[in-house]
Formats: sequence, C-alpha cells, structure tokens
Amino acid sequence: MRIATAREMREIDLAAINRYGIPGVVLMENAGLHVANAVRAMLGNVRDRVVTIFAGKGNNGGDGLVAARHLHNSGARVKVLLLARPEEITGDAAVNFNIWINMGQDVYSITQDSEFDPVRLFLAETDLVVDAIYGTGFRGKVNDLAGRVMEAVNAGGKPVVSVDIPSGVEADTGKVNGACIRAGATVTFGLPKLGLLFHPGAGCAGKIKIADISIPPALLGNDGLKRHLLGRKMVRGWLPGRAADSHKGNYGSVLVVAGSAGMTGAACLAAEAAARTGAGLVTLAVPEGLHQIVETKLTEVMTYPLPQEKSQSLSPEALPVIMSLLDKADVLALGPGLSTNPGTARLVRELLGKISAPCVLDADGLNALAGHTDIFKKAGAPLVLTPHPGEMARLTGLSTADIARDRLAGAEKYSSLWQSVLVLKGAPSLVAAPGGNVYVNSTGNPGMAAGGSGDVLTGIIAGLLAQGLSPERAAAAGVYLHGFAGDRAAARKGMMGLLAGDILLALPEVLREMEAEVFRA
Ligand SMILES: NC(=O)C1=CN([C@@H]2O[C@H](COP(=O)(O)OP(=O)(O)OC[C@H]3O[C@@H](n4cnc5c(N)ncnc54)[C@H](O)[C@@H]3O)[C@@H](O)[C@H]2O)[C@H](O)CC1
Ligand SMILES: [K+]
Repeated sequence: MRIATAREMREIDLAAINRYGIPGVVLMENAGLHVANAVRAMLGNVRDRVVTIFAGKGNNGGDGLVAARHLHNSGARVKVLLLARPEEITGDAAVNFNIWINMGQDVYSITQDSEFDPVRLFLAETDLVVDAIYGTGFRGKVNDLAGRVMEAVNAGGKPVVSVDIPSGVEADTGKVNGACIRAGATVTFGLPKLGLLFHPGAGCAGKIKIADISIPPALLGNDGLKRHLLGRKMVRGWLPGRAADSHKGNYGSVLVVAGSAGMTGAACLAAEAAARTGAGLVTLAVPEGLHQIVETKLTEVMTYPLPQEKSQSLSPEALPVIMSLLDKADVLALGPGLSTNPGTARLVRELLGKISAPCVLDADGLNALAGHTDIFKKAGAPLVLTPHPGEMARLTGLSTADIARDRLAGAEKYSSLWQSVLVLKGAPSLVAAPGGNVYVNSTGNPGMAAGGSGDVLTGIIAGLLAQGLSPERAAAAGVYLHGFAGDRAAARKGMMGLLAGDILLALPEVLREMEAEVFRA
C-alpha cells in the first residue's frame, strides 16, 4: 500500500473531485461514516451512549460532524465541542455543520479560556471521544487552548478515536510540537500518512484503520507515490514459489564472509539465517583460527578457513581465496563480526571493487567504508547496505541526532548518492532504493534491539537475493520477515528476554504461514 504526504493526499482529493467529479462532500460523508462505524465497533450498541466530538474548523472537523450525525441517528447522545467560531467554518465542513444545526442539535464553542471549564464535565459524562480537531492541515504548534483540551482528553481515561491522524501530529513527519491527542484508534482515509508511521506520531495513533472513502484506485496507486507501507500481501507476492521438480541449485548459493575472534556468533547467525530463509547452499568463510569453532556450531552451513592476521581477523591475503569462492556463489554477505582491524577493512574495500555477485554489506563491512563511500558507486555488483543509525553516522559523517531528525529524507538521499539499496534500521526500519522507491516497515518490536538481530537480518536478505529477488525487494521483504519473526518470538518470550537466536527460530514458522497464503492464493 502506498503512503501519502498531506500535499499528495490533498492532490488526490482534488483529482477525485475535479477529474472524477466525486463531490468533496461525498468523500467527507464516507469518511465520517467510517468514523461512526469505528465508534460502533468500540462501543457496541451506541443507543443512549454518550459520544463527545471535538471538532476543528477544517475538513477534519467536517468529518467529525458527519460522524456526529450518523451516531445521533443511531440513538447515541452526541455532544459536539467546536474549537472554532461557527463563522470560521467553510466549504464541505460548513455543509455538515449546517445540517447538524438544522437537526436542532447544539454545538458548544470553545474559543477562549473562559469557555474551557465545561470540557472536564463533558469528558466525565462521555463514553467515548472523537478527535476531529486537526488532520492533515495541521502545521506547527498547537495553541494553548487546544493544548489544554488535548491534555484533558488524554487525562480523561475514555476511549479516543482520532479522525485521519491524531490532532497535533504533523502528517508528514509524525513530529509533535507541544500537545497532541493519544488515541486508541485512528481512522485514516484513502492512504496511510507518514505521520502515523513515524514516532512520536506513530505512538499516538493506536490501532490504525485505513478507510476506503471511494477515491478511485487509480489515484491511490499512482506511480508518482514512491513510498510504500510494507504489508503481508505485498511481501507474499514477492516470495519465490517452489516447483515440485526443483533442486537446491534453483535456490541459489550464498557466501558469507564474516567473523573474528570473539565474534563467531555474528557469523553463524547470518549464515544460518540465509539457510533458514531458503537459500539452496550457504558457505561461511571465517578467519582460519575460528574455523573449527564454526564447524562445530553449524551443520547445514558449509564452512571455509581464510587467511587471518594475528588478531584472528581476516587478512588482505584472503582476497584471492574469497574471489575463488565467489565463483560458485550467487550472493555475498559481508561484514558481520569482521572487526575494524585495518587490514580487514582494506580487504573489504578491495573486495567490493571486484565482486560480480550482489552483496549485502553490514556491520564492520560498512564501517570499513567510512571515508570511502565513493567505493559504493564503483562496486562490481548491486549493494544492499544495512546500517543502524550509528553505522550511518560513521558513513555520512553526520551525528546520530542528524540522522534521526529526518530518517526518510536521509535514506532517500544516500540511497541515491551511493546508488545502493539502503536499509536504515530503526523504528520503523526504512528501505530506500536508487530508483526512488522507499518502503516503511510495519513489523518488529523493541525486543529486537539486541546483539545479533542485525546479523539475522543480513542473512535473511542474502537468502532472498539467492532465490532471485531483486536487491530492492530482497531488502524490503527481508526487513518485513525479520520483524514478523521478531514479533512472533516476542509474543512467545516477551521483549526483554528476546535473543537474536529466537528471531531465527521463529523464521521458518512465519515463512510457512506466508507460503501457505501463497499456495492458497
Ligand atoms: N481524502 C482525504 O484524505 C479526505 C480528507 N478529509 C479530511 O480533511 C482533513 C484536512 O482538512 P483541512 O481543512 O485541510 O485541515 P484540517 O481540518 O486538518 O485543519 C483544520 C484547520 O486548522 C488550522 N490549523 C493548522 N495548523 C494549526 C495550528 N498549529 N493551530 C491552529 N490551527 C491550525 C488550519 O487552518 C486548518 O484549516 C483531513 O485530515 C481529513 O480529515 C476530507 O474530509 C475527506 C477526504
Ligand atoms: K484528528
């Protein structure tokens, strides 16, 4: 499913109205009806239940007034509190405001501090609150009075349904500047907004329902919308099938070059994850001093000893050996646990210029490129880079705070600059491709913030590349499946106690469920 900015959503709205002739008030009616249905879903029978609707002066408020009408018609006792003066309301919102008044219903205006007092009484008596104050038209900072109202709603302890986006959250960034509504559910229209996917906005939205308000699909699927919310159906459609007469050669061969003294775990997690993702063959090449260790730790993964330096990290002399191994591999996964030993870093940089197979570059493999990012564009094959914010900061010379300030823009910029698929790990993880597509992940949890989790992701992406997915789709599907497996593991073991190995153990189960859907479909 594509994701829209406020401006893109507005353009879609206008195209629906002007190109297709769907009156805006029809879109608003559909929007309000979906909000009323969400209230019914939360309250059950709404007859004689009290619903308090806080409405702003714009179309978000208009949606709230439509919901008020439908809930009133279903027997609910609806109170509308307007954070504007009636004369400020225009357009489609005014149409619905006038209908509400023509029905003999009251509206309580709250435009100055002296009118605030009844708010707490309304909240004490209500069964549920609808937040229709601001939607995608919100910019900047919430004014003091609206802030007091929002804080009272948040403190009121009643269920809250937000219209389109929690009021006070910026639609394009998820940023909050002052107060904002914290909802139990958000009904958003047409397409998800970025502000519902990025924190702190994402943490204020509650359960998100994406409502079809009869915008023509051609407008929602417009290729000009380059940002995608990663979902189960999308990823399932990318997974390779398994023909009855297939053999392991059909599923590719992965070479994992990883490990150093004390970091055999990273190497094994990445290699095993590639195997668990379905690659036909996986070989793990490590510094020769660690070879016996990984031999004993792994069964399905083949292993290979490489020349090392006395620090038991890879030596530049490993280059020709790795190149000969690559003759029999379809994918290279490079970096987990390599160490930042200068000789090893030099090997990584030389290797990237010579490879001809797609390469997933992670961890110390990425650190070796700090100050040498020009090598990305000269790589011999497509790259998938998987930095966490710290590695991204080292690669770009920016601070982690700079990176966090606008992760989406950063991912898009550096994917294009480095002409590589870029997985910027975080909450949510982002996958940016040089062609301009960006995928926002919808799975994962804070329990996965543990050592080794990234190594598992590297292996998953390599395993998908080996099975023929493009670098863009292997990275996006890999991020989704990694988070899906992490959610399944956390459901079983909680978040605090979660280990990277638990993600690995949950992987086959979530893949099985996806496969079943593929075959069922
Ligand atoms: N296809 C759709 O998505 C549809 C969306 N609809 C709804 O329309 C709103 C967007 O409405 P808009 O009139 O553009 O603005 P808002 O209602 O979000 O904002 C109200 C009003 O608030 C003012 N404002 C902005 N920032 C501030 C601030 N910091 N302090 C005070 N006031 C502020 C600004 O002037 C706005 O006009 C969308 O979210 C949907 O709910 C359609 O109804 C259906 C189709
Ligand atoms: K809202």
